[in-house]
Amino acid sequence: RNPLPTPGLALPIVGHLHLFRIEQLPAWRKRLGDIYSLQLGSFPCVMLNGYDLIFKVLLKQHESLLERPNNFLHKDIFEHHGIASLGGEHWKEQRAFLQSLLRAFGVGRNIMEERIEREADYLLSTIDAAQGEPLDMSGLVMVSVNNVICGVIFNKRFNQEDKIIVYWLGFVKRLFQLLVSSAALNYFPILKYAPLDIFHYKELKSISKSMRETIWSWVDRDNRKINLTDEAFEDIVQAFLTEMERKKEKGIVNTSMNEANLMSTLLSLFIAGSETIANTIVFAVLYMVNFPHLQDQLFREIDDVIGIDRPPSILDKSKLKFFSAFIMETQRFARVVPIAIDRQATKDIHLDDYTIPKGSTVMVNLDSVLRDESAWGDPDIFRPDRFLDADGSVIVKKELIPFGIGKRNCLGDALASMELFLFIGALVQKFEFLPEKDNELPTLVPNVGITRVPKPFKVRAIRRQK
Ligand code: HEM
Repeated sequence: RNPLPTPGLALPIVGHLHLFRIEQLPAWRKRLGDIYSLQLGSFPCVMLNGYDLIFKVLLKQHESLLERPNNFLHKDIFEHHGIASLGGEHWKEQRAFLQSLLRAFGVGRNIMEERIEREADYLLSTIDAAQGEPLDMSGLVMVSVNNVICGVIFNKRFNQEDKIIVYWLGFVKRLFQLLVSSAALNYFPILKYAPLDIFHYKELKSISKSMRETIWSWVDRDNRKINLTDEAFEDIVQAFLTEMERKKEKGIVNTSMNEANLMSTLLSLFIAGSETIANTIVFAVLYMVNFPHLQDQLFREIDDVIGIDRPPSILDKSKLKFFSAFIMETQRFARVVPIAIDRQATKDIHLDDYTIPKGSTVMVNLDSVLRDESAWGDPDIFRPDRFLDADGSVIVKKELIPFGIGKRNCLGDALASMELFLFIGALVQKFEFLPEKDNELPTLVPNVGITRVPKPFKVRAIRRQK
């Protein structure tokens, strides 16, 4: 087999870190092909691009890619615990438990849908209160999606002006900023000892500690009554604590169902499941403002199928074809998570021409699929109708992988899809979104970090009349 190509000379200590930029990755793929290796500080990494290769590696070599690298995020923020950081059998246990629980929340009496609809309704009233004056929606949307995740986890919600939620979202925002600006901590663990905390190690640790303390106060362990015979649950904490007690009762010790994993799992759900959704909803508004003919078409379809008197329900989805295509295109075009969460190869992985060496950090470039010319033809044009056939039916394209692919893909994909459908549907139905000033459109170019975030912009939300 051949040695993996590299993007250039690896410098002592930093390796290729001085060359590494997200914007640089399409050019590297063109020059080096779908797979290449990189030395990022002390971490040997392999980057995977393109649907075929990503599919082949993640699906066929899943068992060799269950672990996370021992970097700052997993070691210091998640403390090697919880759904996003565990590997092996303990990850499988957490994943199966959470997956079946989330599924149960969405069947029968769909408590997930009820919660999202309630939150969407609150969101509409706060937007309405601005009476068409220019408004930056990102903060309001963030509170709403945070409430959905709080509901799923603790069966709790907060008002927009609640001090605790303002304080909490301040932590989340700062954490995301620092995870980008201090990304070097992932590759050079020694930097945590840098003088004057210039890499913000202590600040990050202190934010993570405060987030853990806040989460623990919301868990409210002492006031939770556990009944081992309960089978139906309204929130994750209750189900998790009950399962912990059951395992204890049965004397099972080799289990991930313990407090350390509960805490880190909840932290991961907040980190993975709020910013991502909020950014996608705000991108949808940005695209509606930029492409008013599409916004009209969305409203006309919703008006025809549902009218404006009752909110959209998940049962309407199959009839709202253009709207479904719009959401797909929003996720493709926005590419909110450019690179999936890094894995670590626990064995040599042999491919036709190359080997991914055991111990490498494997990086999965989702951007390379969502923007692949060979899959989409014109990937840089926002065009929802690429997901519709000549009869107007929705086309499912295998390359639409905003949630990753394989058994360790996004845990919250179904919840996320429901949130996007219900929140964006409610917004389209009730308001027409206009730019802050006529003829001055907000930029489509986002800020790029761990996630893509729309640059701040304001809209006028004009209530649609009956
Ligand atoms: C539009 C919204 C979202 C997007 C684009 C998104 C995207 C992703 C991606 C790309 C991954 C990495 C997959 C991989 O490595 O192959 C991921 C992982 C994950 N996501 Fe999401 N996500 C979203 C919403 C959510 C929500 C709402 C939740 C919470 C329920 C969530 C929870 C998670 C968790 C826990 C993981 C780690 C899974 C594991 O390690 O097994 N995500 N997500």
